[in-house]
This record gives sequence, structure tokens and C-alpha cells, in this order.
Amino acid sequence: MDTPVVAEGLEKRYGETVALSGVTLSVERGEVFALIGPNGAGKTTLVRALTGTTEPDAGTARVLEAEPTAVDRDRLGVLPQAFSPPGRLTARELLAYYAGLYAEHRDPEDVLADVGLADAGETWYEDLSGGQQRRVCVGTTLVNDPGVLFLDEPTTGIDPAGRRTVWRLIEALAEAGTTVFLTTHDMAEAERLADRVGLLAGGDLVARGTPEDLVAEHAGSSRLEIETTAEPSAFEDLAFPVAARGEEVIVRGVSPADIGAVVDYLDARDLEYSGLSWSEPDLEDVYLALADETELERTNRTDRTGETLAHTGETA
Ligand SMILES: Nc1ncnc2c1ncn2[C@@H]1O[C@H](COP(=O)(O)OP(=O)(O)OP(=O)(O)O)[C@@H](O)[C@H]1O
Repeated sequence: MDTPVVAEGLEKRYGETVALSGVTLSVERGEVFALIGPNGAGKTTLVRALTGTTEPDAGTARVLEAEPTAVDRDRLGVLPQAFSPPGRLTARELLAYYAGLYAEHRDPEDVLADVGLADAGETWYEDLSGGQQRRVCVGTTLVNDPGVLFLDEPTTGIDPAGRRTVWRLIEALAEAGTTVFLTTHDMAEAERLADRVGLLAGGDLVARGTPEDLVAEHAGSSRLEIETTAEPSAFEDLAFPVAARGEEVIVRGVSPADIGAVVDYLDARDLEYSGLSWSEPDLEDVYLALADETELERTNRTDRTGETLAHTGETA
């Protein structure tokens, strides 16, 4: 079977603004592809170009082997970033309404349960909480059991438990062969769900790969965050790279076994601290490193983070 989502050299401008500057990508069947990137990076524009709601200035897109405007809608699910169904329909009525648009559709009751709203079926959409509304919106994209699903920030505004419900749902869909193209600002979401992640910045896909590969390549080393008002210079003799950020000192490359030595260092110098937290590098570090780098290249600025470096050339 052919690759369900393919973009080649997609370009889109709005006046002087370059929203997409030649994006090429493909997403395989059953794959979850997460598109991340700063506000205004072009994510929604890319989703719109792939789903036929905006026409690119150059390049081509194919979804389910068709032009985006000619895709068999029975096989496609699209959740736009801004989606406001009628407020005076209940969650159940809304899903039944959207299901009725398709000759073959799932039982709306099952979809309601899938998005964790079995108990809220009789509530008007306008009376649901923001997170419940978003879950109904996700549900509307599932009624036709789509083969390809575009979800533009599906979990924005959803509480942690509801988010996990949606995550499990997406995982189950992908396992059953649904191709999922997702945009998100939630790095935990991208890391958990995505087989591959693409980082869009300034209309360009500046990095792509599995979350693991991106972390290994771009995220740097582990970080120990020390909440302290001590001056960065007080850490000069520590055997690890250190950077300061506000009332935090960030020590890089510390393994869990090294934490004791850092604590000894603090105690020996009477450096007061109110908290220590250690973390493995993750996708958020990748995002910060690459988004900053791209922003730097774009603006040619040299001082963007407000971080003061102690005795290394690193940023935190
Ligand atoms: N219809 C439009 N008219 C004019 N400019 C637009 C239009 N749509 C998008 N843009 C511009 O194109 C750029 C990319 O916007 P886009 O919405 O694709 O970004 P995004 O990555 O989805 O952002 P966010 O994370 O904030 O949702 C922005 O500078 C935006 O202002």
C-alpha cells in the first residue's frame, strides 16, 4: 500500500510572511507523526495544506493517494485547531449528527465512551467544560473510523486524566492501522505518542526522527537543577558544566551517582539551596535547543535566554 501522507516541497506565503518554505515529509500507515514547533512556525498551515483547506503556492501533497481536495472524506478525519460545533446540541446529538454524515459510521455511543464522555452525553456542548468540549471534537473525527487522522492540537485544554484517555485512544487507533498526523505543543504528548517527530521552525522542518534519536542527537546531557540564590561563580570549582537561570543553577552531565558529590560540594561551601531535581534529557530539551538555534539564526541575536553562563560555553 502507498504511503498515506506525502508532502513534497510545500510552500505557502501570506504576504511577506513565509508560513511554509518547502516542506517535504511522508507518514506511513499506522504511524503517528507529531509536528512540533513554536507559535507561528507553520504547523496549522501545513495541516491545512495537507487537508485541502489552503492551497500551497508551490509543491504537492497527496493523502490516501489523492490530491488533498479530492480525498475520499469517508476515510479521513480532521480536527482543526479551532472547531466550534453548535452549542445547543448535546454531546450525544453532536456525535450522532457527525456520524449521520457518513453512509457507514461507528455507533456514536461507542465514540462517546472512547473519548471518556459516556456520562456527559446529555449535556449541551456549550455547557461542557473546555476540555470536555475538546474531547467531543476529537470524537467527531472518529465517527467514520478514518484511515488517516489529522489532529491539530487535540489535547489543548484537556486535564491530565482526559489527556491520557485521548492518548490511549490514539495509541489504539495507530495499533489498528490508522495513520495519525498530530500537531502539539505538549512535548510529553509527542514523546509518548509519536513514532516520529518533526520540528517545524520558520516554515522549515529543521529536524525529524524518532523521539529517542532526536533526544540522543540534540538534547544534551542530564540536568540537575538546584534552586539557590547563590552566585554562579560559587560553582566554579564543580567538576561539571554549570549555567544559571534566575534562581536556579543547572548542572549538566550529572549521573544519579554523582548527585551526592554535588550535595557535598554545596554543603562544604555553605551554599544554601531549597530544592534539587534531576532529569534525563527529553524532547523538551530538543525543542528548546533547536527552536532557540533556529530563532538565533533567524534573528542573529546573541542574548535570548537571559541565562548567565558560569564557566562553560553551554546554555542551560
Ligand atoms: N490566513 C492567514 N492569513 C495571514 N497570515 C497567516 C494566515 N494563516 C497563517 N498565517 C501566518 O503564517 C504563519 C504560520 O501560521 P500557523 O498558524 O501555520 O502557525 P502554527 O505553527 O500553527 O502556530 P501556533 O502554534 O500558534 O498554532 C504565522 O506567521 C501566521 O501569522
